[in-house]
Amino acid sequence: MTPHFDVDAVVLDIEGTTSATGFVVDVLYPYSRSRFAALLTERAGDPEVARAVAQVRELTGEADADAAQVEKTLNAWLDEDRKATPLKTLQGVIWSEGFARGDLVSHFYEDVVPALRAWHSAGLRLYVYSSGSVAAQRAWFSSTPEGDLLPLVSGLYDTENAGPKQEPESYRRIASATGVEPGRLLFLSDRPGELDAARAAGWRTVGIRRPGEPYYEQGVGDHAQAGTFDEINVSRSTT
Ligand SMILES: CSCCC(=O)C(=O)COP(=O)(O)O
Ligand SMILES: [Mg+2]
Repeated sequence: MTPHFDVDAVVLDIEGTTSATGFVVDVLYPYSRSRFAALLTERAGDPEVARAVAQVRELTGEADADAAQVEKTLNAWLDEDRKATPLKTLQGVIWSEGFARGDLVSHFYEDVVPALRAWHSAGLRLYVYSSGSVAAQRAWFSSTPEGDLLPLVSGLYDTENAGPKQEPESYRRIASATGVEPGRLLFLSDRPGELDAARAAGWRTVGIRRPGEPYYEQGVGDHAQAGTFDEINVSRSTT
């Protein structure tokens, strides 16, 4: 069990925290990989696609990269699991359509949904901060094996609207957007660099360590830690 946290809101990382990295890598990544070419050629004029392609060209320095070159870059980033914002934007477009079509259903560890419901019922606000785009997060929480969980969530943050997950400034931005005092926000993540950044911004932190997840062996440094959400002792005082 963690120490007790008296906070107003819990902010959730997804991959490795609420949900299995294996599911993301084995199910979602191939789903996006096989659809990048069609997206880049048939929908190049969609504003979201065009903006992401421009970001890929800027990041790679290949100002004239055609659709095939951009696809190659996206696949290389997928191979190295690089959380590049334009990759996440394009994946979000593809995944949200896949969830809407019923091709995809999200994954949550079995301890997560009961805890989210209990925390929400206890008056805690729930937010998401993930490298997955806001569109992907919305689809992820809407299409779960336990139905639509989006009504539990008060706001969604990604690397586009908040910034990189290992920079304290991103957590300051989220605190300001939610209107919650930094010390009343509890961040749950599997990655020590993210936990360090949140703490540097004045947030409370719990590192989630699930056996089999990529960061399990590395540990979470001196952050409080939990193996499941049942072990997180959190509430919101009303006085
Ligand atoms: C629904 S988000 C899909 C997962 C993903 O692509 C991702 O990058 C998640 O990273 P996180 O910051 O949640 O560890
Ligand atoms: Mg994570």
